[in-house]
Amino acid sequence: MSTQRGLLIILSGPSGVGKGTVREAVFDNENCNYIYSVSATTRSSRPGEVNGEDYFFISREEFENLIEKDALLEYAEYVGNYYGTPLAYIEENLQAGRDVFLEIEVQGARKVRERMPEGIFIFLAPPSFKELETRLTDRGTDSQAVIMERMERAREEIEMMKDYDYVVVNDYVPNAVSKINAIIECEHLKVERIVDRIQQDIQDYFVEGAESR
Ligand SMILES: Nc1ncnc2c1ncn2[C@@H]1O[C@H](COP(=O)(O)OP(=O)(O)OP(=O)(O)O)[C@@H](O)[C@H]1O
Ligand SMILES: Nc1nc2c(ncn2[C@@H]2O[C@H](COP(=O)(O)O)[C@@H](O)[C@H]2O)c(=O)[nH]1
Repeated sequence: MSTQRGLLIILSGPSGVGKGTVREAVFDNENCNYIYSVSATTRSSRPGEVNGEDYFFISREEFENLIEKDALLEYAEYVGNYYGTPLAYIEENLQAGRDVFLEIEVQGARKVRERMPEGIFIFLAPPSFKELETRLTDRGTDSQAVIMERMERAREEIEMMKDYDYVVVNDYVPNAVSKINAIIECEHLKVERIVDRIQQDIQDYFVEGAESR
């Protein structure tokens, strides 16, 4: 019997909502069964980041080569750097029946929707815009002007929420993680994912089983 294709899970949402924090918490759980898709980027590594684990840190020229070869499922330019999702790794794992998890910004998620509409699209939303601003400020990585730019962008990105399958409000990280795991568990229980296996079992019972009875 052929292996059931894995699920492609896309976690996205505005800058500062907590995508990276929530994704790390999902993968910190020892029972986590998903494969993380490591992105390629042209940005420099930050202290503590490991090449091949956090990102594949590559040059602009190498990245443009990947674009030319159509080796990326999607890519986006974000704050002056390229970020993209290597396609071959995803395909290989989905075909082997493994669930693959992407954490990407909103433009990239829109491109994945066009190319792989069967993905499960989860929009991570802030509890409030005031709280989003607080998170961006407290993170301490951006100037006030950049924060205001990100807030404006978040306003537009919230409009795209309607193109997603689920919205998870990131009020508290453990809550967001449980909701994401629950969504994926439910997706696995959908009739279309189970019906083929049951029909195969019936076929085995009546056709192959009859020969030995
Ligand atoms: N549920 C939460 N409650 C309070 N603070 C949070 C929560 N989730 C994340 N944060 C904090 O918000 C800040 C932004 O989180 P994070 O960097 O994970 O966001 P992001 O969506 O990945 O941002 P970007 O897209 O800019 O990389 C961090 O300082 C993080 O610790
Ligand atoms: N479209 C894509 N966006 C990606 C990808 N990998 C990460 N990201 C998003 O980029 C920003 C910035 O990340 P940072 O590590 O520099 O803070 C963040 O929103 C990530 O979710 C990707 O492959 N494609």
